[in-house]
Amino acid sequence: MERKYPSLLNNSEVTNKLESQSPYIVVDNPDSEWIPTYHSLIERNISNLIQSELQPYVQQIKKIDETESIINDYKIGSTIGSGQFGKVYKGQEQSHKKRRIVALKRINKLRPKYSMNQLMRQITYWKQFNIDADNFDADTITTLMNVNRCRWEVYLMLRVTNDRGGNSYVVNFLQCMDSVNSKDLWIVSEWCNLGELQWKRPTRHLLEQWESLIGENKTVADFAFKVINDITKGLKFLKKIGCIHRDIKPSNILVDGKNKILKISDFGCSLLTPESLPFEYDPVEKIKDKQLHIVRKCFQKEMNKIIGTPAFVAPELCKFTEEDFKSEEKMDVKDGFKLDIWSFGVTLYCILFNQLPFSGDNEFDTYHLINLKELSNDDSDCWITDLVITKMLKKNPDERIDINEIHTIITSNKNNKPPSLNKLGGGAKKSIKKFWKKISKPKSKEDLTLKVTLSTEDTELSRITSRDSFASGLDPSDLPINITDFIDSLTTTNAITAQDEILKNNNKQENRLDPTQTDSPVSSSGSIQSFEIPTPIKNMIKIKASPEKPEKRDLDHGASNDGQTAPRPAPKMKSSKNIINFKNYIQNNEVVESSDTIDQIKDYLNYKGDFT
Ligand SMILES: Nc1ncnc2c1ncn2[C@@H]1O[C@H](COP(=O)(O)OP(=O)(O)OP(=O)(O)O)[C@@H](O)[C@H]1O
Repeated sequence: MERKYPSLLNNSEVTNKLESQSPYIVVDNPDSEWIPTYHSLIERNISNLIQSELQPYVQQIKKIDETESIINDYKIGSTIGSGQFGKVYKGQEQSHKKRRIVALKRINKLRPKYSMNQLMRQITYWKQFNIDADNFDADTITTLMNVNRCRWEVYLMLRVTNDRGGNSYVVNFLQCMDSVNSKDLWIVSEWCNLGELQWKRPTRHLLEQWESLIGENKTVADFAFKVINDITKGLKFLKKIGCIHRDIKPSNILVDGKNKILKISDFGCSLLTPESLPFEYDPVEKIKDKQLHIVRKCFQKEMNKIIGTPAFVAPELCKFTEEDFKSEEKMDVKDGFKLDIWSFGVTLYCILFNQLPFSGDNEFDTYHLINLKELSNDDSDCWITDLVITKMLKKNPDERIDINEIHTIITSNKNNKPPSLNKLGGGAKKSIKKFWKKISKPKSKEDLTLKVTLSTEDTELSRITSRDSFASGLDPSDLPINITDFIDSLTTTNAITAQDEILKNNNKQENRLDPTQTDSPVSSSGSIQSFEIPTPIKNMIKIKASPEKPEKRDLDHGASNDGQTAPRPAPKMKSSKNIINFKNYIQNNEVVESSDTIDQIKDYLNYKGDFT
């Protein structure tokens, strides 16, 4: 008998049983120990609403022709990228009058795998709602959990595409293809022909991708101006619709060379504010207040989690000092949109300075740097550099500039010109010159503060995902650690990276599909095992330091005076899994004046990981 899988529009009877029948939001269950989480509140209250909103955009998979590389109306072309959960292909819409090119993201419902402990906890959670999951096999539970996660991502893509007329500076969603007898689901979105935003410059010259957007004979500051202009518009829109992205970084910014704009993509970690969620509150004021209180509490807890990519995580998320633990309130992220401003600031810094501003040996070092390292702006009189360093990368989120203020600055008459043309332009050029001189000098002692090693792309590439918060009511400290994460960290040098593929594809004819370039489909053998690692270290391991693009590493420090790349072996990023004694680790680090003890770190992990 053909196997049935949950689908975006049909999560079997589980979703139906979970969703309450009350017209108003159900925030607690007096008969159980269950404490709602942000995602379980959504699952309990608006799962059916989300499914009905998605319905017009989900096409049943009717036609698959593997030899012709066809799915429904799309001819599948080359791979244009690969994410954590699947590959992204170029596709051509056959019935479209212009045979438009789209991006097709293929997601295997069986990925990621979960540990047995995770699966058992999910069953226990379901039992509270009289869902008899004892007979479910591991694959059934895994696919239910994974489809749930995908549904949220697709719903967010739909919201950012349609809400309040949509916006050109976010990647627009077109449709999904899915059915109960398919182990894969497909997300179709507009194609950004120049791929993800590149920022590493092996030579002093502007990258080809940048020149395709702003033309030749321009400066780095000119390109930074383009990025700040476009992404500010995207982030301003996201704020308007109540969407906090939580994973802004160069690889989540796609480049549309046809329309010459940059767009925000990847909403897998994103959240909607309580006000933007379509919950119905009880009209009785007292009950409504209680409901609102719990929704806000769940939202707050979710926002406090370290989600994103270590090198781009804002300081308010990774505090370690005793002071910080004194009050829970102090640890609360008050304004989630400021998290995105920080990550956007790090992204702009990468573009301006060709290096990550905060990059340590491992995540702990990186977090220490994010909290303690002060960036100096002495050398520059470029207003963008100033904006990034003194306003966007302000450690205190209350003092950090917000997106509307950035928008005002860049649209004001004075600054709405590329930096090389306005009166600060000369300064910008001078500062870039100084910058090149500076980075070609040997590393100063100061650079070694907090044992910072050469920055690597690893830190940027490793990402902390929120996927597991979708496992209803599950404790994120018990998240599955997929063995592939570790395989990644032992990475093979001959692995073809997504970046290489993108670069390769960028050179191909944009609208010519070549089915022979299609990669073999993601294996669905399900042979990958999860394994258990003792907590609390596990939480830190989860933020995996996987050098996905080893051969491109260290390019930022490979540029010499004459602008030639000086290849040298890239330093391997240490994994925090080897750090067993945090106290020793931190105390042996001469430069760090830290009173952190392992207990404090445990407290920290308990708090951030929602152990309570
Ligand atoms: N619409 C698109 N146009 C062009 N390239 C795309 C598009 N969507 C995705 N890609 C490419 O595929 C890569 C992976 O896609 P995506 O970010 O959606 O996957 P992901 O699983 O969310 O990745 P990760 O979580 O690892 O960041 C992108 O970094 C980009 O290079």
